[in-house]
Amino acid sequence: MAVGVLALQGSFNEHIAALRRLGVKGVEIRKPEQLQSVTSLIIPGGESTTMAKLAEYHNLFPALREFVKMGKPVWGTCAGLIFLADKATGQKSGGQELIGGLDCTVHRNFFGSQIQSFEADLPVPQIADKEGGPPTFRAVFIRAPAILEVGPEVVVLAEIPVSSNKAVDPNPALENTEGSTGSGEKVIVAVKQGNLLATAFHPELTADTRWHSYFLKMVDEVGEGASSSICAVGGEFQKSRTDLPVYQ
Ligand SMILES: NC(=O)CC[C@H](N)C(=O)O
Repeated sequence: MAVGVLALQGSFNEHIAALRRLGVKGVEIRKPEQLQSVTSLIIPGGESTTMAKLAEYHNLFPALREFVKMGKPVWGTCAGLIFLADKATGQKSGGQELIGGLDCTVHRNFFGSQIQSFEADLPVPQIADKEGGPPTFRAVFIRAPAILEVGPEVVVLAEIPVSSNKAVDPNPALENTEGSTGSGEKVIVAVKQGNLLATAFHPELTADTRWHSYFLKMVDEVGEGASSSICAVGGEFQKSRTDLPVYQ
């Protein structure tokens, strides 16, 4: 079984390429009926208001909400995180529709405008435990949201320090490893709640595939894993490495 990638707008090609690097087929989803052919879904980053308008135009919201309600694994990255949140602040006037299901409140542009985009070495202890590799992940934040509040079922997978004026420490792993002084304030940037995974940053833009393989393990745990497609496209994946728009 392949992994669906919502392909209305944003970085869906990059997610499909990242899945391919793991030997898994990503299927573009644009219409409600296409959701029936997949058992898991990635909602990419992009611009959530635009994505919501397109989802509305294609009448996707009821099918997406049903998909989440059925407990199928869904991973939202950046705008995808906003889509999955039960509540969003900092929306454009008139608001925007959300899928919901993830018991949290997000701020849509917590870190500021496009030019305040940044990269950071994010401590990811649970991911490193499960996937191996270094204890940090090079995370790309593009006009990124952050999670302000989470409900009791939500497991926090990554947090990032912010100063009082919200300037972000670009290298949080290097400073104050224990008992951080400074402002001491942190915001949540990656969470898991049951079969929902959400990251405020863009793992599809880096060569490190640990978040993708973490999600694929969630898919496998639910039952109909993506592992069968690993065999199906494994050969092709080796050949197409050069098409990756990744940051190293
Ligand atoms: N890189 C992103 O997906 C940015 C999301 C953006 N903040 C929004 O509101 O949609």
